[in-house]
Amino acid sequence: MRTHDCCVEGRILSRVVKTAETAPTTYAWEIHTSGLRVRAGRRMAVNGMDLSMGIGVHGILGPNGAGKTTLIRALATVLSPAGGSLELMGTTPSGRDLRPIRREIGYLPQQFGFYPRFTVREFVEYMAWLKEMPKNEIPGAVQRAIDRTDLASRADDKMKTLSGGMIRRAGIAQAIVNDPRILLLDEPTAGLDPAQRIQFRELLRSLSGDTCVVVSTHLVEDVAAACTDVVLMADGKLVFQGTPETLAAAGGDSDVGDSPTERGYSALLGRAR
Ligand SMILES: Nc1ncnc2c1ncn2[C@@H]1O[C@H](COP(=O)(O)OP(=O)(O)OP(=O)(O)O)[C@@H](O)[C@H]1O
Repeated sequence: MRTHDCCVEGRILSRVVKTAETAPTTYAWEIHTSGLRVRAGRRMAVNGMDLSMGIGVHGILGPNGAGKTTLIRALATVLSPAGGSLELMGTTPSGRDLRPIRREIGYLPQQFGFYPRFTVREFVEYMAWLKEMPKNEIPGAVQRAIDRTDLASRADDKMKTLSGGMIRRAGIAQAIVNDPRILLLDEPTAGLDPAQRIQFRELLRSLSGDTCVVVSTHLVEDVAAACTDVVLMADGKLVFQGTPETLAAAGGDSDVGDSPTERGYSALLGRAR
């Protein structure tokens, strides 16, 4: 175990590097799916996805109902696949004991529960404890997660006194507290003000060197600003995977959108329909 510093726009961010992180990996991709099918209710909301995602920030885009949340829930091992294959860090998550895989995952669901009387620190500590982090590492890890999400001044306030955007940030803090190898964020910027969204993009960039981050969003501009890879979905299927630059280059003047990335998004979706 050692401490690793990285510098983001002049700020030094420290985090504990686990021994497992410096060991050579035996798998090619943090996330690999082949023909993945996942049900949401009666619907096959993910219907044959082939995906490979490694270290970096992967932005999942797609219209309402495309299957983004369902895909992320399957990656978080909350939903079991109905077909195809799913490998996380080279392992197929199956059987009764999913804890070893879940310890390496951070997950911010679209809606998450918390005890309103817990302080921010207690909430993040509780989540660290649920993730079975070693007891002596928890206080430091909680403080780092709170600092990285800019909640230090509210750390000892009760969750019920926070604004919606601050609750979202507390949700991001609990997702990163265990320095996950795979970080899954479903609509993390919903409710954040513009300054907080910019800070969130900085956080994504600081994670992009050693974490496989999957972010579902409706904000095409977040993807252009902070993602190294874009996954575009429609009707449960993969429409496009590539860099934000390739996405932007797919659009033309006649496509709908206020920016090259938005026009690329509309063009690729239009072609898929
Ligand atoms: N519990 C459920 N029961 C039935 N259908 C569901 C359920 N959850 C999702 N669906 C359906 O599955 C499809 C995919 O939903 P999902 O929430 O994964 O899409 P999404 O891309 O995240 O959408 P949004 O952008 O609106 O959040 C939709 O047609 C949705 O109506």
